[in-house]
Amino acid sequence: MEKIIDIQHLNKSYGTHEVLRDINFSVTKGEVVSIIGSSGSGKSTLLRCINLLEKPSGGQILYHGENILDDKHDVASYRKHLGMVFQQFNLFNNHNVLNNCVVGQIKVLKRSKEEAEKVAMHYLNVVGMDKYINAQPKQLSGGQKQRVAIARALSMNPDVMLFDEPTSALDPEMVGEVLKVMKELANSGLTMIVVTYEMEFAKEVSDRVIFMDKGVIAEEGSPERIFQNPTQERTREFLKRTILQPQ
Ligand SMILES: Nc1ncnc2c1ncn2[C@@H]1O[C@H](COP(=O)(O)OP(=O)(O)OP(=O)(O)O)[C@@H](O)[C@H]1O
Repeated sequence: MEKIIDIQHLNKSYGTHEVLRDINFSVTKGEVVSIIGSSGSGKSTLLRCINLLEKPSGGQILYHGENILDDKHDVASYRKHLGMVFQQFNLFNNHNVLNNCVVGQIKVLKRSKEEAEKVAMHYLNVVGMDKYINAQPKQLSGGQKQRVAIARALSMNPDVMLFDEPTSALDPEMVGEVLKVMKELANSGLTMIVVTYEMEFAKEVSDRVIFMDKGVIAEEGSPERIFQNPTQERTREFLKRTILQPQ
């Protein structure tokens, strides 16, 4: 299987604080990888390094075999292939739902307004928000905002979707509607990297689970193995804590 993203020996430090150390993993087409681990273990920093919101301090990120950290590599063209969904939605508050999903397509992908609207409508339908195209973000619930944010990212037809704790800022009753959409996307064959505290989601939906601890990948494997038979004591402790006391 072709690796879409292949991370090799990635490091990230802030001053003398080493936040990521020798991270190695890859993602193949259609794979869903969940990244779990305690607060401060480096999960968000890893996602932010993958889409270059943070500059890695060392190592390589190969995208279809090419190191995008090479000086000669065009960062903007690489980032076009990645969709990102944040904890805090980050919708444009001065645009209605439809425009939120259209502006990036016109600006970055140079699509016509007509084409962009067609694509946006398709994905708003996928996330069940097509009836709200004229609504302003402030009129929406958190779950609805997050579904629009997912449609906006999908409208750019990314190769890989990165989700950074997409349900952590939601009221509990809205978590399910967002996870349902993410589950459908996973089943449709979308390639996804998901940082999450939703252990049920990680267990049921992922093809692979990565457990991070203090800036390193402590353990990696199928959800069955990680959840039923973790080999590391720190994985066991984390799962015990998280499953008994969701964070
Ligand atoms: N911009 C920054 N400057 C300095 N230190 C940072 C910065 N961003 C993150 N860190 C530090 O890096 C470490 C990892 O943070 P990160 O947010 O990646 O962890 P996380 O596993 O995603 O945590 P959480 O689950 O709470 O979101 C933490 O110690 C944090 O304080």
